[in-house]
Formats: sequence, C-alpha cells, structure tokens
Amino acid sequence: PPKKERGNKKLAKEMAMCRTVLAELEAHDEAWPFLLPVNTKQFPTYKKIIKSPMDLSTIKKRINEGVYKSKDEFTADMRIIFNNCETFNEDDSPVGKAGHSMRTLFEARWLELNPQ
Ligand SMILES: Cc1ncccc1N[C@@H](C)c1ccc2c(c1)OCCO2
Repeated sequence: PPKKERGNKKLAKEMAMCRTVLAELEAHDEAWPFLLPVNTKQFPTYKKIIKSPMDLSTIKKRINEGVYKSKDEFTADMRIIFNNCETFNEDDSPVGKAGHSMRTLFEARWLELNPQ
C-alpha cells in the first residue's frame, strides 16, 4: 500500500496504544492531581512558574482531535505533566508523591508496550 496509507495505519495503532495507557493512568488511585488542568485561581503562582501546563484530559483531547503525529509527541506531553509536578510540588507532599508514582507507572507500562 502507498506510503501515506501505511503511515496512517501505523499512527492509528500508536494512538490506540496511547489511549490504552492513558485510560490505565486515569483509572489509578493517584491520578487525581493530574486529571484536569491545574486551576490557576486556586493556585495563582502556577501560571508564572509552569510555562507548559499539561494534564490527562488535555492529552485525551489531543489524541481524539488528531493533534499527535507520533507516539513520541504523546510521551512528551505525558512527561510534561510529571516534570511540572516536580517543579511545583515538594517530593514529600501528597501531590509530589502521586507524581512520582504516576511517572513510574507510566514509564514501566510504556516500556512493556514498546520493547526497546
Ligand atoms: C498537579 C498539581 N500541581 C500543582 C498544584 C495542583 C495540582 N493539582 C490539582 C488538581 C490539586 C492538587 C492538590 C490539591 C488541590 C488541587 O486542591 C486543594 C487540595 O490539594
């Protein structure tokens, strides 16, 4: 089949895998800090400190709107969530701890689905 068709099929498979991992993270007990965009009225300094806000609902929207051109763009946004969390939250805070465990979960699951 033509290159473009092959590419579309590859991307569809990649996005199906991204949806699977995203759904697993959303279902996790410690996902609650990351489900929606941080409310900048509740955290007025957030906008100033965090230059690229990201959350699981935004990633879901981007998958469904066809924004991602590869699984690597998906993983880049996922890692922004966890890096933002480390920037803004103390490691020993509830949100900080949730960020570390969700990052560990994501990276392990991602490796399972993407053997290197
Ligand atoms: C991921 C993140 N980073 C920095 C600040 C906030 C958040 N998450 C929000 C949902 C959040 C996290 C913790 C909360 C909260 C809201 O509202 C008040 C109680 O504690």
